[in-house]
Amino acid sequence: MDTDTLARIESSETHIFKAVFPNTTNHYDTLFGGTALQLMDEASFICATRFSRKKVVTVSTDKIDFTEPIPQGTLIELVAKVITVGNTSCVVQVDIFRENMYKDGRKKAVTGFFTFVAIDDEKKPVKIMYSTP
Ligand SMILES: CC(=O)SCCNC(=O)CCNC(=O)[C@H](O)C(C)(C)COP(=O)(O)OP(=O)(O)OC[C@H]1O[C@@H](n2cnc3c(N)ncnc32)[C@H](O)[C@@H]1OP(=O)(O)O
Repeated sequence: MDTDTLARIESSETHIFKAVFPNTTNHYDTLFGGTALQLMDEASFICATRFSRKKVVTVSTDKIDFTEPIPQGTLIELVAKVITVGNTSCVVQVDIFRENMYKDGRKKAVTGFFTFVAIDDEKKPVKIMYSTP
């Protein structure tokens, strides 16, 4: 990858923090999977938009691994970063880290991959790389 692309990847890395309150949990008192997916979709969309500064749509979601439960009353951080850049598309990796509110340290709990395509006003694919208007 060229230095311009690497710089855009670095500057578009997106971080979102949330508190896991009862309205987001399931009957096991852990973060509901559907809520996690919605948050990941939003974080990856913001990341792809900041990377390209173009209209983007989700064309595909890849394997999503839920490796640790996220209990109610914890904090989570979503980290979204572009990992692959194509002609009109890019792949964004999103990790969710969980943190105890009252102890230092954190653990990765969920990882997923989302592919976005940049589109024009006619909804046709266009180059994903930002170009000065
Ligand atoms: C943010 C949101 O909420 S978006 C809402 C949900 N998403 C949508 O509604 C999108 C609906 N889909 C579409 O409109 C169309 O499929 C489009 C515009 C995304 C793509 O149109 P197509 O004519 O299929 O595009 P085309 O075949 O030229 O592929 C475009 C790029 O997408 C990639 N692509 C297409 N399908 C897939 C797929 N299933 N998985 C991964 N990449 C894919 C191609 O490899 C290509 O990448 P590249 O240019 O970097 O090599």
